[in-house]
Amino acid sequence: MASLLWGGDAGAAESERLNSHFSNLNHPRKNLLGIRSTTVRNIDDSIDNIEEDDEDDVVDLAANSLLNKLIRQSLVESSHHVEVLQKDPSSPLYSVKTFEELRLKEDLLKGIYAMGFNRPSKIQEMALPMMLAHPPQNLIAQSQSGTGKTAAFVLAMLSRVNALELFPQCLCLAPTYELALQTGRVVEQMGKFCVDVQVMYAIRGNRILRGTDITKQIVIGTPGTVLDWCFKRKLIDLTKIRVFVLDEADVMIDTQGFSDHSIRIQRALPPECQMLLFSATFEDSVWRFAERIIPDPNVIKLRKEELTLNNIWQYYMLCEHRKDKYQALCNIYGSITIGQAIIFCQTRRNAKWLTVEMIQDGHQVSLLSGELTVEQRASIIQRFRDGKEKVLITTNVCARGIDVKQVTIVVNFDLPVKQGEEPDYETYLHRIGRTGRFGKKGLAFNMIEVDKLPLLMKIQDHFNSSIKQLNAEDMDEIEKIDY
Ligand SMILES: Nc1ncnc2c1ncn2[C@@H]1O[C@H](COP(=O)(O)OP(=O)(O)OP(=O)(O)O)[C@@H](O)[C@H]1O
Repeated sequence: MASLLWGGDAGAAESERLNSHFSNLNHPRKNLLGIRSTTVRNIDDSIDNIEEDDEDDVVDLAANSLLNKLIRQSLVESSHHVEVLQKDPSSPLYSVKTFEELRLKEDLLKGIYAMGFNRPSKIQEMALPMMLAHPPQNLIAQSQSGTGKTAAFVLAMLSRVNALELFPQCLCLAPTYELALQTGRVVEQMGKFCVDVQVMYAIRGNRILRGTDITKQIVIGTPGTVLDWCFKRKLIDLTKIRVFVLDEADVMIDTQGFSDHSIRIQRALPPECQMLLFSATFEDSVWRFAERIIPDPNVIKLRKEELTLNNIWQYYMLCEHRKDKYQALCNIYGSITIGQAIIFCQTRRNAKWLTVEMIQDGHQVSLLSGELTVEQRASIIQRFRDGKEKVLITTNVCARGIDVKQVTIVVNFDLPVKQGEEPDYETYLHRIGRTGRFGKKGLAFNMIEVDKLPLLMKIQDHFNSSIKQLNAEDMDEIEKIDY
């Protein structure tokens, strides 16, 4: 495939990329990426100076989604069966076990193998035959992040494109600039041998002169810019689109205005256009949106693997204040051999304070919190995965999604709570459920102020699992933990 072509000023677009959606996360003054070269004094200053650090870190769906993509190392496997709901239940249901069965163009097949894909993923087994069927069928597909959705629709777009026709034929909407670029990279890789197929980005900063003819066959963009290019600037003729993809629908509906933009675009597509929608989650709101935007859909769902607390030994230590909690943490470190640990704090301020304390005591620690850019977060997680740091201190921003197999210990330096001081059960499960995966045992320690004990008891009851008390000062007792 020809190199990715940017219709306008790629440099400007790239620089805007850095200041785009995630700019709210990107405060160079507060950048703690270089934590090991940052002096403790600097971190201290930032703790003293930043008022908003007392607030909880906000989870940003689009940022999390991008982070997941950046740190993902391979396909996420699932033990669940794919559930299929066909628009025409009387037509036979196909699934494929090999890519050859799909009778793809040779150049495309070469691209797939060059990416190291040997066989279709679970969702692809069912989704690909539907997506490549004649006549084209519409599809709503939901499966956890990392299960092969992007690869599936990229394959569908590349197989339907006519390289000899020089106008947009496939249109893919993504919720952010960065996510659009990620999808573009997959098109570039998979289409490496389809030399005449080109991609264009309808994203902020990619300026195109009025009257320019877009000759690229695949357009990937954010709803606002695509809307502008189609209706105001008349750069794309929607009546010629054959495949319309709405990616990350769950993130899309979370962003104000995007559902309406997407619906306006979809309404202008020709009736024979194939419409595909993908989402990692499927709450009612996503489902309602999906049904509005995809007529007569087939539906494919792959249930998410459930996290459990079965393999995890949970403990709590009663502490009076923050310094006490820290002492309890040191006692754990002094008593048991710890591979890698993740420590969760509720606020950025606490996370920074703890980082400083641990660094001062000679621990190799890194800090992951919400003011970092997604790229910085990905780099910290990668270093942690590589074992360069033994301890990752973080806030709720990374309670989900990070899958570090070697983590055996999770510490709740603060309990996860919702507004109104109710326990946040889901976050507790996501934090603790990260250890003890794949049949391994995990350990979880909760540092609890006396007044928070009722919250912990509620968590215990909710999960019907026992959380044992440990005496924070009794090193012998801690040493007896055999895991
Ligand atoms: N059939 C396959 N064989 C091997 N690896 C695959 C296959 N399909 C996809 N992958 C790889 O698995 C990873 C996840 O795939 P992909 O990005 O398509 O998942 P996704 O469901 O779209 O995730 P997200 O919702 O986060 O976008 C990628 O690294 C991709 O290259």
